Amino acid sequence: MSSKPIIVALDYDNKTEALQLIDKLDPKMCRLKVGKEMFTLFGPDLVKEIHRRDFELFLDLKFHDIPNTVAKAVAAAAELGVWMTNVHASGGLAMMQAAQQALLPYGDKAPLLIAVTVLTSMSDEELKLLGVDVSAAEHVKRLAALTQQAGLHGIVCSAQEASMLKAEFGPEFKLVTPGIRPAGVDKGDQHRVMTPPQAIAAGSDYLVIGRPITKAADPLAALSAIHASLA
Ligand SMILES: O=C(O)c1cc(=O)[nH]c(=O)n1[C@@H]1O[C@H](COP(=O)(O)O)[C@@H](O)[C@H]1O
Repeated sequence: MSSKPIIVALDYDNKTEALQLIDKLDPKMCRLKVGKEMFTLFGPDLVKEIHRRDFELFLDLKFHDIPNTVAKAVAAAAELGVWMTNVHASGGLAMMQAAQQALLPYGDKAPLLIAVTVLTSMSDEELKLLGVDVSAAEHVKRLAALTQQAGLHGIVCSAQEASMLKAEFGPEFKLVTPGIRPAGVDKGDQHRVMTPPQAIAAGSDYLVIGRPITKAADPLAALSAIHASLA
């Protein structure tokens, strides 16, 4: 487990509301994640405002395109000084290698580069509709092997696969796990979920947690409770 494993997913269409939430959180307790909705609405200015508040940022844009385009996109993320960014592993080995090489000039200032395997909203049935005839866990393992071969730092996966993946790919290969739900909290659209302590026990390095914190009546209390449950 990282010494600061919680990443709060900010999925807002209103910048003022998002900044109000951020101002209630403590950068010593968590990092933040900005994804497609907020980056499309508010762009690099939002990233700068978050950095000004001393939070490290995971820029979750899940790039998936031809290698040249993804390499340039990942370098653009590095220019913004983000802590972590990601691509889809299903973009393939050449795409991931190009992305990884694009970060070499940034040395130890480069963001961690992570590949999304099978989204936590996907069930085995849904994978079948895409022509994937193995289980989600098997498909994750395949994509994780490609990701490691490409030299990336780790993957996004469900915590349900974490123990199998740690055993297979080793302790240095980072596991970033969304689909986290404290006991008794609504699953929403997530299918493959675990509680925060279960996810850490299974080998997750970072927990991506959105609505259980952002929609809580008291977000700092929700964050603090999760933080305390991991101590
Ligand atoms: O890459 C991600 O962060 C991600 C991958 C995945 O497989 N599943 C997944 O839910 N996510 C993100 O994790 C966050 C989960 O938010 P909550 O479901 O509200 O906790 C969202 O911002 C999703 O975009």
